[in-house]
Amino acid sequence: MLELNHIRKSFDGTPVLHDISLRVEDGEIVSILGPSGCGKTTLLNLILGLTDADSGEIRYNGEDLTRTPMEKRGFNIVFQDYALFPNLNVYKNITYGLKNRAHLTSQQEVEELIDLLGLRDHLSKRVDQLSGGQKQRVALARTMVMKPRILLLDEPLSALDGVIKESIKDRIKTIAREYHLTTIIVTHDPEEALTLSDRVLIIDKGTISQYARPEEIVHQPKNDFVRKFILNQLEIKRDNIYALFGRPSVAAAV
Ligand SMILES: Nc1ncnc2c1ncn2[C@@H]1O[C@H](COP(=O)(O)OP(=O)(O)OP(=O)(O)O)[C@@H](O)[C@H]1O
Repeated sequence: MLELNHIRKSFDGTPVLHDISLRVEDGEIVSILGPSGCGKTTLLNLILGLTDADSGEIRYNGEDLTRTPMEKRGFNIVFQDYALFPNLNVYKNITYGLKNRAHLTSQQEVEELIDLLGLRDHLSKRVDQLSGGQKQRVALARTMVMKPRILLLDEPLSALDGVIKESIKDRIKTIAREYHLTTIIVTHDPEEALTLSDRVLIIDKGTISQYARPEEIVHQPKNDFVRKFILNQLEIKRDNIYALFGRPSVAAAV
């Protein structure tokens, strides 16, 4: 279990995160959701170890990691821009991290990941020959071969469109389930968060507005911010579709 206790963070004297406490169970998918500038990336970086908290505590399975450097935490992140190596082919990108740490993952496990992420036909391609969705899958595979104890994803779907987005969503869910891997995802899209996660952490100006299962957020929004920012956005999307195509008839909906 990952535990954050009373985390506070300021930049240049301006508080960005105020007293954040939460628990993430092993194998859970948790989305961090909120508007631009609310502190999502800062929170992700704190968990990763890229940024230090001003105060508070981060624990994983009881071990205090608050002052543990990033490389010793065993967490791993897929950045928004994928950060792949343009001069290496797909296979070399995936296995790059194993160069000096081959013991981490067997050849068979690498092959399983390649198949799980549907990359078998692309292994000899250069990164610039790939679509956005393919790049995202390579970035996921490359991170997974390092056997992270927690997988962190920064806006993994924001650069992808419709069908590809759904397929990457499914792959993320499959990976989390198959590997029983705790997965923490930053997003600003309520639909993404509600459909992808076991629990959603809604942040408003550096504080937790609600941390709950998607159904609870939809049926029992805790406050006006959740109602207005999160649920309103979904209603606007739905109403835009209805305005364009009309409401589905009751018969069609059944
Ligand atoms: N290194 C930094 N130095 C100074 N201020 C920072 C730094 N990193 C973030 N901030 C500020 O902290 C606040 C939260 O930033 P953060 O990137 O965590 O927000 P976010 O919710 O991820 O936003 P977005 O969705 O736009 O990426 C912002 O006001 C930002 O300007």
